[in-house]
Amino acid sequence: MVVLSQPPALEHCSLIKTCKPTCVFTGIPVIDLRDPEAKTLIVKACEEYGFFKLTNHGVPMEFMTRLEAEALSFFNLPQSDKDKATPFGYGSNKIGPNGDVGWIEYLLVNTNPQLTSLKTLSENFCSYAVNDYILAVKRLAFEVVEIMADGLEIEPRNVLSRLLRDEKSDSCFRLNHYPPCPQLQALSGRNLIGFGEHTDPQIISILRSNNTSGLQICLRDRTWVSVPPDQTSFFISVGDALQVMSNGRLRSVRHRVLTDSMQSRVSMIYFGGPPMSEKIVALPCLMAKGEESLYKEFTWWEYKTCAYNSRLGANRLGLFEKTANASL
Ligand SMILES: C=C1C[C@]23C[C@@]1(O)CC[C@H]2[C@@]12CC[C@H](O)[C@@](C)(C(=O)O1)[C@H]2[C@@H]3C(=O)O
Ligand SMILES: O=C(O)CCC(=O)C(=O)O
Ligand SMILES: [Fe+2]
Repeated sequence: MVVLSQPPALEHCSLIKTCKPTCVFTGIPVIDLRDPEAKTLIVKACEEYGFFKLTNHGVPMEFMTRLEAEALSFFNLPQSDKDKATPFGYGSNKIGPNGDVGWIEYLLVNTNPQLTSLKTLSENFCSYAVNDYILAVKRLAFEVVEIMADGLEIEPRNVLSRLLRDEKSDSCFRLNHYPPCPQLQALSGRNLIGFGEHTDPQIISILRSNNTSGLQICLRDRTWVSVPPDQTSFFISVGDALQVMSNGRLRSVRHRVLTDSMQSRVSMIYFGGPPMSEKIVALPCLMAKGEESLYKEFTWWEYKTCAYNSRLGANRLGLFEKTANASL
């Protein structure tokens, strides 16, 4: 069992009471990337849930297991060694700059090769496994958004993928480790927040985790459901930027992670974002005649700045709605 060398005091983390055990949801769309119907199924899943599971994705399992093993050997280092990696993206218990906390430690880096963070991380902590993995998952993200463009019948089909492929794309990569919390067993009916509820700000997020549960998504009727883990597949989430570019047709999914009392969870997520200067607006080819854009115009830099000035669970997009509906 993996335990944080300096576990955060439980009272500093958010305990939530769930009235009834959250149901394990069997309705999450499962899409085989090689299915000829994939383009239609992906659009349907992103409209209904903003979330789906992707199988037959072509990323070798060994890329995932190698990175998972390297991540665990890093997270198992003494706390004093991990703290030395703070300038390279290591963090624990605190999520973002505005007071959010969670039962988590992580490595968070920008994937832009022109920036040094990923290079430093791979040279010092995760060797080549992180580079192989990120390269493969980026290619997968490009393919998924191209198939999505086909399903939306928008042209050219690289209208979304060009933003992720751009050398200035502001994409990032995160390795999360949620240690188990055995004290939870004594607090029946209470759950510990590993990563509080939020939507991802970018265009698309590609998540892979080990076989430990914890991820939950919020359905349209606002009920929270648990996502059954599957270490061989990817879970894809629509981000806020894609919600805006599709003028609300595809919806960014609210999600969170609850801590397991006995098993540690390791997740690895690629967040595909546009270049900083990119204007995030509804794609004209997706707008019906006379349809009004739901959001004010903004650049990714403006949205990201707003995200980093907000609490994790804030309704950030609300600030940019034409009929403002903000709650920060
Ligand atoms: C509380 C925060 C953490 C976050 C930046 C923010 O101010 C609001 C958005 C958060 C989020 C959620 C998705 C990703 O994990 C993340 C890296 C991102 O781009 O936006 C995190 C940010 C973070 O952990 O720095
Ligand atoms: O760790 C997970 O499974 C999800 C984490 C998450 O939502 C995030 O890092 O944005
Ligand atoms: Fe997230």
